[in-house]
Amino acid sequence: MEMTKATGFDESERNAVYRAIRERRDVRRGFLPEPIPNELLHRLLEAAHNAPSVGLMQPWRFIVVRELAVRQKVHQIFLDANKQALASYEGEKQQSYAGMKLEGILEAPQNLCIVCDSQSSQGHQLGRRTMPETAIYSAVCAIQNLWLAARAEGIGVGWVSILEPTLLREALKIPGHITPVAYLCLGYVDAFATDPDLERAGWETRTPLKSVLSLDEYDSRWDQGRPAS
Ligand SMILES: Cc1cc2c(cc1C)N(C[C@H](O)[C@H](O)[C@H](O)COP(=O)(O)O)c1[nH]c(=O)[nH]c(=O)c1N2
Repeated sequence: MEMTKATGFDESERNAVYRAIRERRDVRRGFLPEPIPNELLHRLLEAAHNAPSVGLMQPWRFIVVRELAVRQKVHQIFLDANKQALASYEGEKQQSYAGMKLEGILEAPQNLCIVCDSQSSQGHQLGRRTMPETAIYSAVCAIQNLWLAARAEGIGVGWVSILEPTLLREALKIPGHITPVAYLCLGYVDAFATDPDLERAGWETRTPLKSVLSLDEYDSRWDQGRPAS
């Protein structure tokens, strides 16, 4: 019997997908004040909503935050958390941390909080009995979809996790059974950096693929916190 294989994308389409993956950046600076048009924001949210999810549960929920007063509240929550983070470092690392820009909450005209309804009955528990955390993982898949689509649209996205979740809940009136997963800053940017900000700041470097790849059984190189290169 003759086997047929599904066809992939043509070369330019493939290149575009890999390019979005390679050139996606976490953006914290250079946001332009012009708001994202509703249709474009809608396309990004559709991309997120197309993500895979455990049991087809689609547990992500999107809160678009445009109001300056709310962004100011969240920004204050960031400042307080960031002060504590700074205090946890010493010496050169502390100086380096102090010099980094780690959010664009006020500069980006729209923020987006992606939350997860882990208790939603959609999906009828398929895949979740053994790993309940897969609800959150599904929400993260939605975030990544949006991040890549945004890069293709020329929209910068920055993930801010330097926020006390309890305070973020209060600021956005998120009920107790809903988990805040990501707080994102979104906007047009003047340019995308070619390398991660943390690399350019000398904070951390990317490791090569081979250092995280084991083709056979478990490899002791993962016993340390950071893989050996
Ligand atoms: C879950 C999670 C949480 C955060 C991040 C990422 C992710 C995945 N990153 C961005 C992070 O620093 C960045 O992705 C890496 O440094 C790699 O850079 P590129 O994303 O490739 O530009 C991030 N960056 C930042 O400036 N402030 C932050 O609070 C966070 N938080």
